[in-house]
Amino acid sequence: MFPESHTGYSYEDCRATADWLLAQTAVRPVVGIVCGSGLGGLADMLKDQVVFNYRDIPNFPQSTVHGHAGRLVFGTLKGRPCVCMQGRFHLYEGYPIQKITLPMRIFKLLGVETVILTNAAGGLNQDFKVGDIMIIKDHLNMPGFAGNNPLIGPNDERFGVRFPCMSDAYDRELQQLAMDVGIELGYGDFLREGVYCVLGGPSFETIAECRMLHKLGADAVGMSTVHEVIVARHCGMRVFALSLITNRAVMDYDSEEKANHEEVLETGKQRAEQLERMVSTMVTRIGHNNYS
Ligand SMILES: O=P(O)(O)O[C@H]1O[C@H](CO)[C@@H](O)[C@H]1O
Ligand SMILES: Nc1nc2[nH]cnc2c(=O)[nH]1
Repeated sequence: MFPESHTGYSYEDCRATADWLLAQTAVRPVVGIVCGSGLGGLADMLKDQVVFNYRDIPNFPQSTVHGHAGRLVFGTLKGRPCVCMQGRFHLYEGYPIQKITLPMRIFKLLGVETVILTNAAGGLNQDFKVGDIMIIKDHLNMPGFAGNNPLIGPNDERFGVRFPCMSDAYDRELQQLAMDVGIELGYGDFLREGVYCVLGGPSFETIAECRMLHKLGADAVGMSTVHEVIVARHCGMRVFALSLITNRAVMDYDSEEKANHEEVLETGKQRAEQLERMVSTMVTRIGHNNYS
């Protein structure tokens, strides 16, 4: 039932993990949240928490990155039942891509309808500043171009179709909701929208790579989110994602700037409160008015 898999997990394996969790909490989450690097404070917003360490959850990988606590937190956000990943998994940690994205299928089987993903990213768009919040409207899946897509392998129709559409990956109503909420909260000056590009990492980009990605249409670059989005959309959940621009990608050979994880975590700390307010307000409004 809980195999040592290094590739994918079957529908039954995912069901077993979801049932294991459901047996230990009365919370029936409708919203799932994924915290990016340094953004784990989002989980602290949940009330009446039931917390599981990843190491105790059957089939779950372990978090290995500083700034990713490795806890699955159930609770309510202004009355709405939610589940929150305090720490996500990345390709560069050495996990197969199907393992990185396993939590999305668990979310689905827990009853989650909407997934909100956050990440820390480097700003390629020259108008972006450190501390900007970018609503993701689309993505470039570089590992996917090289044949590393989480849906590779046999397709189980109980999750979704063989060839899922990705032109509507990022829900347009939720993007509008985020924009409305951000403006209302007074965040207009640092609210952006754009295209997120995922790379494998863990090395940060060279100057030539940043220039190329910018030319290709990317506004921000990171090492996560896209794989989760593909699996979440495959199994029919609505997706909203945002990037916190934690550093500016180095585009110029005269620049002395150097990307580093400490700066990423530090920017996360500085914007944590605003991000939490934006996400929690969004959660209370999902399912109301036009945002059904
Ligand atoms: O995407 P999240 O998990 O926020 O983390 C981002 O920050 C780390 C680099 O500092 C990388 O893991 C990158 O993907
Ligand atoms: N690849 C990549 N990931 C990041 N995560 C946070 N900042 C960056 C960055 O500049 N590049």
